[in-house]
Amino acid sequence: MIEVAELTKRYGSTVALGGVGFSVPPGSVTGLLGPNGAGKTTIVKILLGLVRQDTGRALIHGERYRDLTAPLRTVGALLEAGCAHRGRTARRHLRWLARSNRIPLSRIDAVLEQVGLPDRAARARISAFSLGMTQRLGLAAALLGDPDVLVLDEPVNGLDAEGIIWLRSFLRRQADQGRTVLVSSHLMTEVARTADRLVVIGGGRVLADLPTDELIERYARPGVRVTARDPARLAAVLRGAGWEVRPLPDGALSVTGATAGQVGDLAGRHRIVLESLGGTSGSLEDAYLDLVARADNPPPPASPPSSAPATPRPSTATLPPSSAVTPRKDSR
Ligand SMILES: Nc1ncnc2c1ncn2[C@@H]1O[C@H](COP(=O)(O)OP(=O)(O)OP(=O)(O)O)[C@@H](O)[C@H]1O
Repeated sequence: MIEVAELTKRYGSTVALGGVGFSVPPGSVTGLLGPNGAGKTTIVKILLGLVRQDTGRALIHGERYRDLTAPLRTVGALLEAGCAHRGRTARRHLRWLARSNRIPLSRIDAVLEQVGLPDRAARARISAFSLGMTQRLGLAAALLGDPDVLVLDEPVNGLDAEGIIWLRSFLRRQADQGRTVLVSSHLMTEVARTADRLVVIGGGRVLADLPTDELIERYARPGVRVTARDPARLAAVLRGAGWEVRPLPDGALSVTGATAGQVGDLAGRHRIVLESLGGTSGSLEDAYLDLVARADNPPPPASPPSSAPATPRPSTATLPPSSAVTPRKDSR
């Protein structure tokens, strides 16, 4: 069991954590999700006693990491890849870890097998390892003490497609065996494939803490994906009509809560040429982007972020009287 409560941390004038709290129960995978700089690594490092918080608690089985009598047997941690001495072989690295933590050497073969590192690779120097193999070695080291808590910071980084699929079933297995698993990531779609629960953080605050399915249902809203010859003008017209518009990386616009007919009608009246237009069901990525966008425009303190559905931005613009488009009042 992991418990984090009222955690704050400043680095100079940067507020890395502004009062974060969540818990991770045994037998489940919890995804700690947030964009770069959201505070994920800071939380993980505080949990592992590598960084000291300003205020608040970060406990593993009710204790601070530094008070655990057998840390490696209690918590397996993966921080950034490449923590091991690059001149050693994987096997020597694991032997050194086992010896210094009084873990039976027989565990080495067990963990190498668990993470799928073949004996040939285990006898090679770590400097020759790909990033994916280094990640597997990091996981082997985390499992060495057979801990019942796993804290993994961005374990997907550096893994190829096969490695990612392997990691998903690996994490699932760990949770099914009763372990408490916390996995940080900035990749919503990836972590949501495995995690039972998602804690989304942004700007050092918890934006949502919900079972994965519930988070999608609550925050992913259907809308329209549209491309136009003049997307900037279309975006301005749609926003003027009260819709929430977000430019997508491929140049398309995402219009939350609208129907394709409404967008087409409005574009036609403004003589804006559309290149494609279609409805979208609410996606996980939308839910994530919506939550993170809310971190930049925080709601008033009275509305708790984890329980309130996204509120549409009120429009100050008025529509021409002939318009058939109704500015969205609510998404549901
Ligand atoms: N040692 C440090 N000194 C100064 N600022 C720091 C330090 N470590 C983190 N920060 C700042 O604290 C904030 C949170 O950083 P953190 O690394 O925890 O975020 P993150 O969610 O893990 O992002 P990333 O995936 O990019 O590491 C960021 O603004 C970061 O620049």
